[in-house]
Amino acid sequence: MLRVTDLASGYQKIPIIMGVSFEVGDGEFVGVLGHNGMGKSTLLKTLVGQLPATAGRIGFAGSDITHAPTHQRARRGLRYVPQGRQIFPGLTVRDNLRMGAAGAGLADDVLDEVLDELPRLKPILGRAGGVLSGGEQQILALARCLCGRPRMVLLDEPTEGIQPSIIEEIIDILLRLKRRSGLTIVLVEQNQDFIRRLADRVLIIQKGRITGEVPPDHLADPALVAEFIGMAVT
Ligand SMILES: Nc1ncnc2c1ncn2[C@@H]1O[C@H](COP(=O)(O)OP(=O)(O)OP(=O)(O)O)[C@@H](O)[C@H]1O
Repeated sequence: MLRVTDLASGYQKIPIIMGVSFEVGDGEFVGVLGHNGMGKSTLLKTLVGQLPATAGRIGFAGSDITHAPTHQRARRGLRYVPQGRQIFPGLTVRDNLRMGAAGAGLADDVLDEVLDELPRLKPILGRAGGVLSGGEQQILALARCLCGRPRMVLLDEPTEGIQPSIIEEIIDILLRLKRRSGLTIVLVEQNQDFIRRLADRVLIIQKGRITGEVPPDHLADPALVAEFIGMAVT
């Protein structure tokens, strides 16, 4: 579904992503693990078109989208849940979800489908997005993305600043989505346990390059993590 070849991008003249290549199959859940500042967010921003690719190619569902504008990528089904969520704080939960549907040209009926997947939002539909807890905002951001009926979701560090009980809830939600809807997901994270429990495959990103791939099980073994990934165990 996604084929990234020799992709490069960065900020002004500073190169950050340097020759990244990987593929994601239909229905796969791929994790990208890396420390702070290794280029995880920059990679996702380039995939969704918020940053231009300076070299390489992005193929999505059979089309070359390397230079397609963000809204066109979203219409094709490639959607992004950014780090920090970026929900609309002054809008209610329901209106945030409506924005997700409207952005994809869909009617409000899709809200019921999404709320059945994420029932935790039902009692707080009338609450302003800005007063929700960090975990609730993360779930709302995911729900808003799902209201656009994506084919592939790019998730940027969903556990950042979230309390452990809600992290468990997010794991359950994502496992359910994977099982029931066959959604294709790329998750970038530095939380090894989270990525291990969700991903089918884990790519390692270091200084803007994919430096390897590890089976998720290996992330439970501190010696393997240290040897193959060069990361401290979290
Ligand atoms: N808007 C920007 N302008 C210039 N440099 C930037 C900008 N955003 C990020 N960078 C730099 O690009 C590099 C990669 O940042 P990026 O946010 O992609 O890393 P990350 O792996 O997602 O890290 P984190 O886990 O901290 O979010 C860092 O050195 C960062 O300082």
